[in-house]
Amino acid sequence: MTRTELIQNIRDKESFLCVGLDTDIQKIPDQFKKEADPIFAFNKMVIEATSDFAVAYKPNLAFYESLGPKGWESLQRTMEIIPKNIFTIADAKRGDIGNTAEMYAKTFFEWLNFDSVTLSPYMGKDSVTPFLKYEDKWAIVLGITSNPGAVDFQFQPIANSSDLLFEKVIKHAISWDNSDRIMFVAGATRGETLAKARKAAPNQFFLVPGVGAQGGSLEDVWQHCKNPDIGLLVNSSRGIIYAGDEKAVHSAAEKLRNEMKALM
Ligand SMILES: O=C(O)c1cc(=O)[nH]c(=O)n1[C@@H]1O[C@H](COP(=O)(O)O)[C@@H](O)[C@H]1O
Repeated sequence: MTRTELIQNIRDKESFLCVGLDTDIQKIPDQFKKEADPIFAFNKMVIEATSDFAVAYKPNLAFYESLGPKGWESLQRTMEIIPKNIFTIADAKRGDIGNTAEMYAKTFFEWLNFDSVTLSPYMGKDSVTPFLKYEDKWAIVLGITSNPGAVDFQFQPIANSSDLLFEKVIKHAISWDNSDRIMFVAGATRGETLAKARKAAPNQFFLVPGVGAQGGSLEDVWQHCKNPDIGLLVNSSRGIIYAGDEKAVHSAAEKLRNEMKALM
């Protein structure tokens, strides 16, 4: 999907909601467990209940890979029913040497046909650039993450610079060729620090997890991270998909979308 198409979808739906498909077999209602493919059946319900409000879906690969081949099949079937005008994110957090990165890019962009994949930048340029060769596909690089352990490395100071490591990573990554196809992860739990991430990458889209179950603030995200193109995909997974029955899932997505709409 192109940036123009993504922005248009956001404007049309008055939403920058990404629904996270972190589908845990232990947590889905019993009615789905009777189905031949419970994960797919649950995802189908979630997609039907939320597609009026979502501009992106983000299956987290851990929930599929942990089930072995059946999980991959559920993921592939899920990808087939996501409406074509909705942006898809393979939350895989990959990152490896160049020739291996090329294989990951093939997996997610050619075989599963995702629009984007999340990447850890720790191994540097050659671990990310294979993903940037694909027209209209996106690499979503971890910038400032939502989890407590983010402080271990991402908040380390850089010698002879006022930047913290995450700022350095973001600024460096946007110097690479085709960096217009990079987005960054910025965790909603990071409060005012989010402004530093936005300053480091004024034009890039941010994938923002951490609202809902992790307690991050949508208002903080909007205040510190919006840009003239909105520039945000705000994810909620557990807060939406485990809200209850189909009606409750619909309402949870609608509520978050309405909060977004009020800000836009
Ligand atoms: O890359 C991510 O999506 C991600 C980065 C991050 O910093 N924090 C974070 O929670 N995530 C993912 O976002 C989702 C958050 O899920 P909920 O907390 O249930 O809304 C999970 O799939 C996480 O793996």
